[in-house]
This record gives sequence, C-alpha cells and structure tokens, in this order.
Amino acid sequence: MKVCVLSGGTGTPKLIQGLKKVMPENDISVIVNTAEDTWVGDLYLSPDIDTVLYTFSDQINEETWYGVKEDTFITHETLKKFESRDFSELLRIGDKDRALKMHKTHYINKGYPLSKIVDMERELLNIKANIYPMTDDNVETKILINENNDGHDNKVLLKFHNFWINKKGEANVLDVFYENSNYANAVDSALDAIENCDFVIIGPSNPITSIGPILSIKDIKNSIKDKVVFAVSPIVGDSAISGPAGILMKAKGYPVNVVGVYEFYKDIINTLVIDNIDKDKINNIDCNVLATNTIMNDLTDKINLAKDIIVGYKSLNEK
Ligand SMILES: C[C@H](OP(=O)(O)OP(=O)(O)OC[C@H]1O[C@@H](n2cnc3c(=O)[nH]c(N)nc32)[C@H](O)[C@@H]1O)C(=O)O
Ligand SMILES: O=c1nc2n(C[C@H](O)[C@H](O)[C@H](O)CO)c3cc(O)ccc3cc-2c(=O)[nH]1
Ligand SMILES: [Mg+2]
Repeated sequence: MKVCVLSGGTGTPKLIQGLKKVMPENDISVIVNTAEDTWVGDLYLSPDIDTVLYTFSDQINEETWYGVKEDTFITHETLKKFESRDFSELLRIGDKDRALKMHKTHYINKGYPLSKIVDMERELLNIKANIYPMTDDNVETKILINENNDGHDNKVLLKFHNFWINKKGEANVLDVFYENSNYANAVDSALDAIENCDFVIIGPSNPITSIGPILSIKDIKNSIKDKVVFAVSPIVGDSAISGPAGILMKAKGYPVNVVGVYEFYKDIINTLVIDNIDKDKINNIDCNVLATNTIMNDLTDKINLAKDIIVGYKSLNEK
C-alpha cells in the first residue's frame, strides 16, 4: 500500500515518525511546503524540506522540530559578533544543519531545481521514502497585518519568518497570501506520487501556512481531488497545539476548531481525523470522521495514530 503525505512545519513530521514504523519507508511519499523557503545571508533555507529530511534520517531535533539534534551553534554565535546592518542570521542555524543548507545553496546557485537537490540529499542521507518539494518555482507565503499605530491603520505585508520570529506571531492578521502560486508548476514526480498512491494523508500541520500553499498549486489540488484523502486536524479543542495555526485560521475566517479545519479541507477530503476530545463536534462535520487520540507525545502515540489512519482507510474499502 502506498501513501502520499502533505507536510509542512512541525506537526506532520511527528506522524511521519509513526508511519515509517508501520509501513515500508519506500511506500511513503511526502510532498512538502516550500512557501517558507528563504535566504539567510548567502544561505538558501528550505525549512520544511529539511525537517522532513531530518525526520526520515532520525536526526531531527525533537525540541524544536527543526535542525539537527545535539547540534552546536558555534558559527551562528560567532556570526552574531560580525552582525552588521545588512546581515543578520534571523534563524538560529546549527553547525551540522548549516552543512545541509550549504549543500542546497551550492546547487541552487548552479541552477539545479530544488526537487533534484532534495532527491540528491535524500540519497546522501540513505532515505528510502520519496520526498518532493511542492514546486521548483518560487512561491512565498505573505502575512498581511495591521500595525495600528496611534489609531491609524498601517497595513503591512510580512514574510512568514518576520511574522513568526520577529513579531512572535503577535500581530493583528488581516489575511494570508501565497505569492506566485497561480503561476507555479507542480513538481511532476509529486503529481506521479499522488496518482500512484492508494490514498493521501494531509498531516497535522498548519492548514493556512503549511498545507494551504501546497493545495494552492492547482495541479496538486486537482490530482488530490481524484484520491481518497484523510486529513488530521492540527487543532484540538479550540486551539492549535503549537504555532500560529489558530491566529491564521481566524484571520482567514475559519472557526478555530475541528469544524473550521473541515471547512478548510471540505472540497478535497473524505475523512477528517479528530481527537477524542472533539467527538461532540462530529455532527457538524459533513464527511467521514475518525475520532482517536491525535496528541502525539511519544513514539507509541505516533505509531498508534499512523495505524488508526491505515485501518481507517482499509475499512473504507471494505464498506
Ligand atoms: C512554527 C510552527 O508552526 P507552524 O508553522 O504552524 O507549523 P506546522 O505547520 O507544523 O503547524 C504545527 C501544527 O501542528 C499541530 N501539531 C503539533 N503537534 C501535534 C500533535 O501531536 N497532534 C496534532 N493533532 N497536531 C499537532 C499544531 O497544533 C500546529 O497547528 C510550530 O508549531 O512549530
Ligand atoms: O521559530 C523558529 N523557526 C526556525 N526554523 C523553523 C522554520 O523556520 C519554521 O518555524 C517552520 O518552518 C515552521 O513552519 C528553522 C528551520 C531551519 O531549517 C533552520 C533553522 C531554523 C531556525 C528557526 C528559528 O530560529 N526560529
Ligand atoms: Mg509551517
């Protein structure tokens, strides 16, 4: 059985750790958000791709869900001493992590498509799963906020990292855009992975800034519409377990609960996977619902959630 997972950020990698324990890794394909890709000084960063690469190669830092576990930050700390107006390493990049980013930067500067570089790195890290960026084109998430200074509206468009790290996500968010996604082409091998899989899993990532950009690539969304799709809600009760998903869903007009997650995904999913805590909302969700423990605190939780989803898919077929 082959699954195709949509992933971004820090939530879905936890589920991937469960999936890779319950099925052959080479039957897992992951399509990853690249709308938070950015340049930090001369370094090209593809944060969500690197988190998936580190998750499959068992190197992921499980405190932050980015970077390499037990990494050192000697270069990052030293760079701070040389910081000048036109250079700042906003993101805290570890020394081992920097090597992978230098490798990407080298080939990006040689004009290689990101998908080719990611495939090279997948092999270098002995990863059996297939990992694809959503596109080789430049799509960028922008967050529109209102910096209401002394009573005057001041609308500002921020890059995600500026919103999330500089502003700590504390801003009056008016809207979220995926710049250039109308013109971006899907990676062909990602479309093949969708077509050839038995079903698609939308992982418990931020629907707006991690999954939304992937679905904004029209060929990806159209391909997924032909498949059985399970989506795992990243919202439990009335908030996200981590990150700005709640703030951003509210800004886009979705209630911050499993019904809001259903509303966001309703035109492409068959089954919404919700936490047992949200069983009382099942009647407001107009698709198949799988209620289970979706809070992944340890490997057993991750394995059980992965198993529940696979059993849930197989039972669909028995109906
Ligand atoms: C900064 C980052 O936030 P964000 O960019 O929103 O990252 P993600 O796209 O990965 O969103 C995190 C997303 O994941 C949800 N989450 C995390 N752990 C769990 C879990 O065990 N179960 C579950 N159902 N969802 C989970 C979380 O609520 C967020 O919405 C960041 O958060 O680091
Ligand atoms: O909130 C942060 N996220 C950091 N991230 C994570 C990333 O930028 C986003 O927070 C995730 O993409 C969540 O969507 C990094 C990712 C990398 O690949 C490398 C370094 C970082 C550093 C940070 C950081 O300092 N702070
Ligand atoms: Mg994210």
